[in-house]
Amino acid sequence: MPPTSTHFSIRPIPSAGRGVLASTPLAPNTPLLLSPPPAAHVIFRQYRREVCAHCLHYDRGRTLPVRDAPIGKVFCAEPCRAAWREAQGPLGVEAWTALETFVRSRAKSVVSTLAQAAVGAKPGAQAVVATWEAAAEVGALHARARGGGVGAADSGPGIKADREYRRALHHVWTQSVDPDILGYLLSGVLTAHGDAGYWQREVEGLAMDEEAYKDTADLEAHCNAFLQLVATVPRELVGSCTVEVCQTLANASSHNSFGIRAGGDEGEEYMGYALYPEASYFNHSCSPSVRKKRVGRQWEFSTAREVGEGEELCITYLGGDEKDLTVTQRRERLRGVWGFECMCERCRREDTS
Ligand SMILES: C[S@@+](CC[C@H](N)C(=O)[O-])C[C@H]1O[C@@H](n2cnc3c(N)ncnc32)[C@H](O)[C@@H]1O
Repeated sequence: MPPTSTHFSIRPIPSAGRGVLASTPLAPNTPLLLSPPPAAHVIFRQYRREVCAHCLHYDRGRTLPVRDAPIGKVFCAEPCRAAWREAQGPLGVEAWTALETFVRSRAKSVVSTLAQAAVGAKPGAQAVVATWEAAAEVGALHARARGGGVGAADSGPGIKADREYRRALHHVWTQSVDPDILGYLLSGVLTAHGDAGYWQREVEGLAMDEEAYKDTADLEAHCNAFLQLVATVPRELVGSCTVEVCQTLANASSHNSFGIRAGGDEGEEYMGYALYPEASYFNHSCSPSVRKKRVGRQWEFSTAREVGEGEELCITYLGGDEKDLTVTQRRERLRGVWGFECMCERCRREDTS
């Protein structure tokens, strides 16, 4: 459900889905929105010792002082660790511990692919559906076996008799392990499990990308991660670890995720990304009227200049680079990274083709 405010409303925008329109004239620096913490997020494994798992603080590449080895995370201070554990609850802590144990047990097969460039073409919608359908079949075997009282990691005599299941299990244990995809999916599964109403209202209503994977390996890595999660998470979570939840996470993050960067917003280091449903209604403009700033786990949005009633409130997806680029360069960048043709007022004005 889109956020509500006396300052703006969410309305359809020609050629850009929905967008945020000013309900009244707004002075510069008017606070517009403070987003709640993300519905799902990942800090890339290479930054796991440098970024606080709770407040996302980064100290110029220094290793942070509070390490919580069983869950594989670090914190800038003890209160952050305590707040993280409280927010996750016992089930969340158990799930992260199980995931970290799994990743460590497969250390030789770990590959982090989310920040890598694409190799080959994006798989089309049909390939996406077919690959997830195949994963769903194997996932159902896992879920049935685990729901029946036998964990994937502790297969008992009943399971041993099930050849199909053993083949599926073998598949899971022999694929490579992408801790970043696993972590992103687990964070979303925990959100969906913790508050199904929020998930339905806020996450499922976002703009979705049915062709969300950068290449075929990325699609397969997501399906493998889903299967590895079904086999790894505590039994209580298996029912929420579904193809639907994992696909929603992938499809929503393609259009809506915010980069977690060193300097809060426009820093050089790309350390991860996060899904903030409430903050996902701002369209892009190459002449943005809204400034965004990450403060810890939240995003603050405020007007960057005077905005007239009925004017669209837009942020930049180009992190400030739009100032120095031509209309062709800007459109190319947005097409390449975000997959849309920029229809902002500035691009339409400068487009002479
Ligand atoms: C974060 S969402 C913004 C909200 C979205 N319009 C909606 O209906 O939910 C990003 C998506 O909005 C659309 N969009 C944002 N800015 C745009 C622009 N300047 N021109 C065309 N489409 C845009 C693109 O489809 C993009 O992938």
